[in-house]
Amino acid sequence: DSSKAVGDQVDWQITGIDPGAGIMQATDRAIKEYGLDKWKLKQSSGAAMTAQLKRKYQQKDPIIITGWTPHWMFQKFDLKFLKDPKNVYGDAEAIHTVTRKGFKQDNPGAAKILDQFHWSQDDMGKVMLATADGKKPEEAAKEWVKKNQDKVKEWTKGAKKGNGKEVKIVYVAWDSAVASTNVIKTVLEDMGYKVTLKQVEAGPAFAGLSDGSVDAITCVWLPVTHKSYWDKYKSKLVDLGPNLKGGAKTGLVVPKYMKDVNSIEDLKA
Ligand SMILES: C[SH](C)CC(=O)O
Repeated sequence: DSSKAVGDQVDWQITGIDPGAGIMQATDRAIKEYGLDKWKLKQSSGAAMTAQLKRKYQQKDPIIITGWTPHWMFQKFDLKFLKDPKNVYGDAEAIHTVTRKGFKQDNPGAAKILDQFHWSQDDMGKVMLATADGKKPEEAAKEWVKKNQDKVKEWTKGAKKGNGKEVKIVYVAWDSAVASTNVIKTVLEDMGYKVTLKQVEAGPAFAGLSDGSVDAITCVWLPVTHKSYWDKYKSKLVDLGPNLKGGAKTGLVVPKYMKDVNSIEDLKA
């Protein structure tokens, strides 16, 4: 019943993802800065949030999620970002590749490939969509790598073969991170490196890089989303720069059929 306040329609709940995600910290800030006192941010996971979105969307029911591009949900559902006049979520973000200090010295070949890794929203979207449609992430990655050897050759140009040298890559279960992590794993393995993946929450991912227990990550969102983690650990980290630039954005997202909700300010009770 769209005549009721949007808060009543969604039981004053924003459907979030894993508690350590930067988008969750940003949403806590938004709730404070926009005075959304009645609102609660529900913690879950990337997968649980998209499952809830699908359920609600199929019924054309209202839902407000913590959302971001690149993400396959924008291909599957007709969604819009709520305007953020206080710019709590920041402007365009970039997704960076980061390694632990010393990795370049220990493993120059793998570090060069990670440094040269860069791709577009469209590239990542193809891998994410294949995974969302049921393909295993490693299969979706292998298929993309096979079809895009021209790009992969740019990433591996001038890099030494691995000869079994190990690379430990950490990631968080965000669809965009799963895509980039599995693609770079495939490329490193094709170059003879032994790659182990470790899936953790955002906090432990940065902690693991800073204490040297893992080597690299391809899903650091800067300058806003992961600023708190970057500021805390940057003395032990090396930023290899963006692997995806342009179009990365976070915020509150709703289905376009919620016509009367267009700004975060519209959520105020
Ligand atoms: C892929 S999500 C925007 C990352 C995060 O919120 O920490």
